[in-house]
Formats: sequence, structure tokens, C-alpha cells
Amino acid sequence: MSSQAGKTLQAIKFDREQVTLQILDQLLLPYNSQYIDVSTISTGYDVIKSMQVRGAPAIAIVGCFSIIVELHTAIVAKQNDFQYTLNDFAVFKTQLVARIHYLISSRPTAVNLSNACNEIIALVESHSNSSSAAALYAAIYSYGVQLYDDDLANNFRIGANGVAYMNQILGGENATPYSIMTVCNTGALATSGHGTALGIIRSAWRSPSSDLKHVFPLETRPYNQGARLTAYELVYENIAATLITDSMASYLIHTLKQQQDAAKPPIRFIIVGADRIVRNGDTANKIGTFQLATIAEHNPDIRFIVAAPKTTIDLKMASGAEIVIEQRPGAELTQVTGGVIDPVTSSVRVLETGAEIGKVGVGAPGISVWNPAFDVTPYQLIDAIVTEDKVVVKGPDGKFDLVGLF
Ligand SMILES: CSC[C@H]1O[C@H](OP(=O)(O)O)[C@H](O)[C@@H]1O
Repeated sequence: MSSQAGKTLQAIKFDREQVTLQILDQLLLPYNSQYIDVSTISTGYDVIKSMQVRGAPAIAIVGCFSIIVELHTAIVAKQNDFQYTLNDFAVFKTQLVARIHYLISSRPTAVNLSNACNEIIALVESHSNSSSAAALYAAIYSYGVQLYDDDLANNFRIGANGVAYMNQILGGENATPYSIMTVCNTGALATSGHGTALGIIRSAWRSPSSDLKHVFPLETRPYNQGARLTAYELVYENIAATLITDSMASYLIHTLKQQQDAAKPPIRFIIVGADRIVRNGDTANKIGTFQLATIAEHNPDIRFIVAAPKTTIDLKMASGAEIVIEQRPGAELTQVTGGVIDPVTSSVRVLETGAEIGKVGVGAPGISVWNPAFDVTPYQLIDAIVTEDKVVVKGPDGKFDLVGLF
């Protein structure tokens, strides 16, 4: 990914020769671009838990790469800093599986992480005691790089499928100028590149067949993935966009219909990502998604689209009632982290080390806080689930068939 004056959208840097891993510290974006070395599973857990790297596909990829770099150190570089019992393959496998389960516990809602880690555990268990740690390492390495490469290819396929679906809904290519609303960050910073929901937006913006005029990202409180990350990606790509607060969604939809501004035509699609789509189509996604689906339900000319790779689909769960929703610390709601504003220049203060990052309190001391990281949108409110293979819509029975995707 090319960088603009030190800016980059590459969330994950994995050196396939040196077998090293770095992640872009997303807590410092959009003001500083700094990478963090990840050389152990424990560090992988930490950067995922803290949301220095976030996004369902990205945390699965970083989790897998953290396993690979740790095993490379222990098995190839023979620096066994992790006390693996390498002279007893059966014991070594048990130790490794325990560390992978620890990694899975970092964020429980996004299924991509547990799916990928369980695939690696299956690889571990498939290697009999007569195999070797080196052979197992090679198999895990291949799985991890394939996951990364597949994710990138799939995002471009999701983009193309999403553009085709929107053109069909609008009555054909370039039939109608339109705007899109989106929540959280589902772009290059949440994946291996291009993105899912933001990937459809990128593909539409670049497509000669699509008359997308404007994008409205929600700031996405409390973590501000929209204001800090999606806005950053949209500015980076020179995509016409206007940031709004989460509370402005309904009134903006109403206003755009009234004002008939050619540069900001009415919103015709609300496109969101997903952290876990279960068998009936119920979808866990960033908190605020359910609210947008409810708004779309009351606006017949708006389609509500979920964009996700098949790695985000969990057929083992029948409905959204089974999804564990991650609860985040209350301080992430009562305190806001960002660039410190210089009172003289009224812009973010830049030090020799980069932009000054600070934290301010916005909640009353002593107030209780409820901070679920996600909500669950009932499948009845979803018009289409766009995957890399196809766009899934509900059948005559009003239900999704996701089993047919596999
Ligand atoms: C393609 S990212 C999917 C999903 O992940 C984000 O959650 P978080 O920022 O907490 O990791 C958000 O829900 C996106 O829609």
C-alpha cells in the first residue's frame, strides 16, 4: 500500500522471509503512524485485546501470524524463550494448543479469530506424534499466509459483488446518483486491505458503472473507529465524505431527501461489516448497527447491507441469541483519547516525537457505564449479505440460506 507523506493504511506488516510481524498502532491514528513489533502469542493477545489492531479479519490474521513468529523463534531460530518442551512432540503440541486458546480469549465476539485459531489447532492435532515440530511449523506458516492472501482477494470480490447488487437495486448502471452511510471501520485498517463494507464503497467509488457521490461515516462512539479510522481512509482515498455523529443518522437521511443536493444525493444504502453472522443471518457488529438497521427499516428506499467474507459466518450458531457480546471497560466511554489541541493554533499539537496524544474525561465521576462493543441485528432487518462468492438475499420464506454458501 503506497503511503502519503508518512501516512499508511497497511494495518499488518508480515515479512515472509524474515518471519517478523508488525501492526499499525490504531490507537494513535489518525495523528501518528507507528508500528509495533509482535513476536509472541502473548503480544498478539495484548495488541488485539487493547484494540491496537482491530477488525474481525485483521485480528484473525494477526493472531495467526503471532503464532507463526513465536514458533519460528522457538523451532527455526531455536531461541526457546517460551519453555516449549521440544524434545517431546506430544507435550509440545499440548503446550501450543493451550497458548492458542489463550489467544482466542482476547476478543470473544468476532468469529474470524476463533475460526482461524481452531483451524490451526486442527492442524496441530492432525500431526501425529511421529511428525516433527518443524513439519507442523511449516503447515501453520502456509495456513497463515494463505489466510492473509485469501482475505485480500475476497475483499475485492466482495467489492465487485456489492457494486453489482447496488446497480441492480438502482435500476442498472449509473441509473441514479446516490450516497452511502456506514458505521465503524471496515476498510484496509480492519482487514488485509481494501476492506469489506468500506471495500464496497472503494469499489463503487472507482467503478465507472456506479454513480456514488458521497459517503457518510458515523463517528462510532465510544471508540470512534468512524471518526478516527474510516474518515482517515476516506480522506486518504480522496473519496467525498462527511463525518456525522451517531445521533445524526435519521435526520441526515431526512435532510438529504429534502434538499436535493446533487453532490450529496439521498442515501440509498447503509453498508456495515460483521463480526459474526450466524446461521439464520442474525449479525453481530459494532454497537450502533442495530439502530441503523431499524432506521433503514423505516426508509423503504434504503437497503441495509451486511458485507463480510465467509470466514465471518458461524453456522454452528442457530441465532443471534447465542452470540457472546464483548463488554469493554467503562473508561473507554467516559474517557476519550485523541490528539491534544494546541490552544494557540487550535490544531493538534505536534512534538518532535509526533502528534501529542492525550486522554480527556467526558463522563461524570461515579456514573455507571454499559459498554457492549457490539450489538446483534436481527436477520429480518437485513436486505442482503454480500460475500466474496455471492450476494445472499432472503428467499420467498423470508429467510436467509447461508448453509448453501459452503
Ligand atoms: C471488517 S471489520 C468487521 C467489524 O469489526 C469491527 O469491530 P472492532 O473495531 O471492535 O474490531 C466492526 O464491528 C467491524 O464492522
